Amino acid sequence: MRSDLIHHCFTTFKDTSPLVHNITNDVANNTVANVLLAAGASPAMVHDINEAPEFVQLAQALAINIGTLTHTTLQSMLATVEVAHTQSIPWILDPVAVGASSFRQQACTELLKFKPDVIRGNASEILALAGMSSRTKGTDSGDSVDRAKEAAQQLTQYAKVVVITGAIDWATDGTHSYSVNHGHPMMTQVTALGCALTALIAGFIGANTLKTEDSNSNSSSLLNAATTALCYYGQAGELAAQEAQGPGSFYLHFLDALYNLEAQTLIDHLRVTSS
Ligand SMILES: Nc1ncnc2c1ncn2[C@@H]1O[C@H](COP(=O)(O)OP(=O)(O)O)[C@@H](O)[C@H]1O
Ligand SMILES: Cc1ncsc1CCOP(=O)(O)O
Ligand SMILES: [Mg+2]
Repeated sequence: MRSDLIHHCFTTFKDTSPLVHNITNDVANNTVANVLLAAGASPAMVHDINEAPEFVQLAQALAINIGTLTHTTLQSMLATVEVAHTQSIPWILDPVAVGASSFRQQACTELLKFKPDVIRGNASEILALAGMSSRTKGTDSGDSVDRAKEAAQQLTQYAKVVVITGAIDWATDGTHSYSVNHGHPMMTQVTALGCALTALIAGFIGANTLKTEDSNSNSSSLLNAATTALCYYGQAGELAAQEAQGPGSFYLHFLDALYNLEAQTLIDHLRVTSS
């Protein structure tokens, strides 16, 4: 991906400071909010069916995460994504541990009917969501990103862009794809950093996509925005790992790195390839 496009997506995100509506899980709520704030966005956690479908209309993007799904939250998610879909408010699905139970699988089948703009999951989640066998370890992945690429391609029938994260992240719109070689293994040792990345991608797509009828230009804007978020997040992980002594201090340094990372630093250190 061209570095000038990454620069543009990054500065547009910072200038917009998008409001991101999250219906996320009990483990992730605080971390997601802290990551969005450190990056320069505004988080809101609004879960109840009595207000979420109304609240989403104020937001630039919606992030849906099934990590601690309940019957009640699922009803709220479905009502809220219906509004987002109808009003072209970009939304992203994080299918946490979808391979672990039929409840999660059926919930995702219902959610996918409202056509997420982006799906972001680890390799096992992307495989399971596409109905392929996976070595899911609950919320963690037991599969390689490469093994999940065909599944991601298949899922582009439901979402305009599909992102697989892992050692080297991969984002595709079904036609164009990018590999992002950033990040650090320590990112798997702090819970909810995948969930927080999903919310950050929501912020990037909310800030960088126009409400347009042109679905081709829309999917390339979504792919560019999602890929820029991956580069930013991964580089922040690398910077934090240079300072950290373990997972606790990594988390603090990670928030600081997200807060301090500048556009020129991002551009100078890019490791993203077309693939
Ligand atoms: N082995 C690894 N090396 C470098 N970065 C990684 C590695 N595994 C995961 N990451 C990064 O950690 C973040 C969360 O991804 P992941 O662990 O796949 O999500 P989840 O927490 O949902 O399973 C992403 O930014 C990803 O690039
Ligand atoms: C541990 C756990 N259990 C249910 S949701 C959750 C958090 C998962 O976070 P992530 O997918 O970002 O690692
Ligand atoms: Mg996850």
